[in-house]
Amino acid sequence: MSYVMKAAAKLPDYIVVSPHLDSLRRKKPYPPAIIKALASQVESRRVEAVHIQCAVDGEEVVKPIILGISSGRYYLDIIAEKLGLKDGSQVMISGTIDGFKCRVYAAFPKLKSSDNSWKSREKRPVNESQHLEKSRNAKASFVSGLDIHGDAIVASVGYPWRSHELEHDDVTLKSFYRIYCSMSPNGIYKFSRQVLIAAQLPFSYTTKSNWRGPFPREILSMFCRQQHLAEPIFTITTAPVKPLDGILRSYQKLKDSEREDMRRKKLRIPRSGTGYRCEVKILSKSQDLVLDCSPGDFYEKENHAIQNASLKALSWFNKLFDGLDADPDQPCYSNLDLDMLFQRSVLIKGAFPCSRMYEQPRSKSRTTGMQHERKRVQSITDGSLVSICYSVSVEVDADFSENGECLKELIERNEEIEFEVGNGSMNPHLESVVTQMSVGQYACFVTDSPAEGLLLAAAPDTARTQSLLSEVSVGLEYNVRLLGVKEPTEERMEAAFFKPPLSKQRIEYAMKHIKESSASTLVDFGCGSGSLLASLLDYPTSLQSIVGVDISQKGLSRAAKILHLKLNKGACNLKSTILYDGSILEFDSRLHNIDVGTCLEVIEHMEVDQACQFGNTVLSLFCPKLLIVSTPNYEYNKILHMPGHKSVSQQPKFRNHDHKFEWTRKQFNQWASKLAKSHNYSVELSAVGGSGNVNHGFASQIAVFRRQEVNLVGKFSEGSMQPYKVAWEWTSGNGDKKT
Ligand SMILES: C[S@@+](CC[C@H](N)C(=O)[O-])C[C@H]1O[C@@H](n2cnc3c(N)ncnc32)[C@H](O)[C@@H]1O
Ligand SMILES: [Mg+2]
Repeated sequence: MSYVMKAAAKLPDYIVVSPHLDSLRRKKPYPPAIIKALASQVESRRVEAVHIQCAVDGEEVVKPIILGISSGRYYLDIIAEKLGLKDGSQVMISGTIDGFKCRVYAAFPKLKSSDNSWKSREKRPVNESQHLEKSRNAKASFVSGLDIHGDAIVASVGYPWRSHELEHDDVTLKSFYRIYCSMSPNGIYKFSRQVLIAAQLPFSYTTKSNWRGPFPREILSMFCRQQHLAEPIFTITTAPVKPLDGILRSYQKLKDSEREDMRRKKLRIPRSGTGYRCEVKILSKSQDLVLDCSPGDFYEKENHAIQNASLKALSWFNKLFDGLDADPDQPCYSNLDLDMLFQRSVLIKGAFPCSRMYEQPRSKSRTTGMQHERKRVQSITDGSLVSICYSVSVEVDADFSENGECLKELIERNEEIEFEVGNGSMNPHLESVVTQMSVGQYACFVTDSPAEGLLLAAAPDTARTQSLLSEVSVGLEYNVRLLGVKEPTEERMEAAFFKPPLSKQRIEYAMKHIKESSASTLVDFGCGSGSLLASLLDYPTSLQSIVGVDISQKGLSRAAKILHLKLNKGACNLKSTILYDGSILEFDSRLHNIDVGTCLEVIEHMEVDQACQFGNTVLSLFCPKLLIVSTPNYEYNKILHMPGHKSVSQQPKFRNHDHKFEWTRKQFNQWASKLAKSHNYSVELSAVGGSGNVNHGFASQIAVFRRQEVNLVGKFSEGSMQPYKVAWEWTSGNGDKKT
């Protein structure tokens, strides 16, 4: 302002500076022709706008207001009159609210004419700044980004650039609240999903496939644009290849329960040392640092690191000025967790006028088919995807309504919507109720009178909803049905719980035995996508020929792809690699008398009798010198599914919906011992994954069979039984061929 005033003082022929130094005026009035031209264009109209009245010691009152625009009257004078100001020259006009056509109109803050008046608020006399604070219009300041004191009007009316035509649009109460609510990261997320009451910005990014709505990185960009900040800057660092051994070891020493606790908080092991880390910096347009967020966690994928860092930055901004959904019992992060640096000097916009959205569920909550208690017994695992059908209504209790009837108004409903459990993407009340339900169950519960803003933004009928909200005892009634649950995949669980991932631990275990055996031929029974075969190419071994067998076309083609890449890249001793399409329940004489057979996590995908059949076939017909078989240990599941080992239906939970069975250590032991005995093999039982606590053992159990007799060769003539089809083949010197 001081520069403007100085500049104005240099143009005495055009501009008059008032003696109080608080306004500027044109010296010569506008020519009548201009005034006439402008006035004659205006058609009389009633324009809807919103009046934000500043209440002393309280929240502002937001009311609809009509601006009677007509010829002969300058529209700003009409707004000035509504604001109780002398004329349009006293009205301060905000820029257009980002993404919407409207502006905020309010009085210029009254300033003293002393020299200090143009300087920052801190320098003003204390009593004056206190006075200003009292009359501060938090809602208007929030949406406009200006420091507004006293009443304000939000309207969409004015002359577009270089146009003589007055344009206007209605700003309803609902549209005002939609603007108001969409200005925080949480709001951006809610509006992008079109789910205002039931959804909220998650506090962690787990997998891409479970994420619903725009990705955190996109939301962060949207938010920065909305707040007139520069685009976020991401810096990726990769960790040293060596894992932080000490940390890993101490982690392994933790009790399973403690580890589960850690997992629940983060869904991954903190700072394990390999992978990607991402730092995000937010700068203002003038390059001042606003936020430096550098979470310490490492992620296996670069994208995960970026999305998680974005999410942390968003959560921080949310905490700063979104009171909408703040649930005092469920804090998302402490500043310590967030590892970030914040420059208070460049604080963006005013603090959000806090209003808590989610109140505690009322004690008289009604549930059908279930008891709602404070202590929750969660039966649905974190990381599951639940799909629900719900409705939310504002309800006035019959005892309190004027005519003794229960009054209700629908706010939001959804026939089917999916959420991930445990990452904060669902309204906490819905989540806590839904995760205690079983599929098909229905529940109804009531929470205390909620904050108005979000409800009015969501409600189809704003006027009626507002009138109900003004009643003495209003509650929010939720009706919800659980339509379905998708458990987290076995693969994800294995990666989340174990470092290195369980699948890798199994492969490493097999590799050790393969190397020790000095084998030259190997068959991987049920090779799937070829993870074991591909790992064999990473190290020099004595192997000459490796074979994979599977019935899954998808698995085989993935395996072919990865083997093709690796074989054509590096030197290895191998002479041939073949993938067969076939069932391992059938014998193929080409694979008779091999050195090593592996069968990792396959038998549980068959019926128990087939698993026994496979055992007999492999040891009596294929006759490998060494056979390694792994399968899940059922007893370990209680560690993996901490919240509810059994589902509500009391069906035992398996790690994967495709598993036909999962054995306890005793069952596996019996199967392996009996099998070994009847085919003259020795067997050694082993395991990987976890700490091996006596109560539940390790996550994966492994049996290593060794052939005792040697006299087998020549039992089957070539070509006698060859049911397998070659799916893909590679021979040294000739490259690969597909069939
Ligand atoms: C969980 S995957 C394990 C894949 C691989 N062994 C690994 O550890 O990554 C189980 C595999 O067994 C295969 N499978 C199941 N029954 C089979 C059968 N009768 N014959 C061959 N493969 C079978 C499936 O197609 C699937 O690829
Ligand atoms: Mg399996």
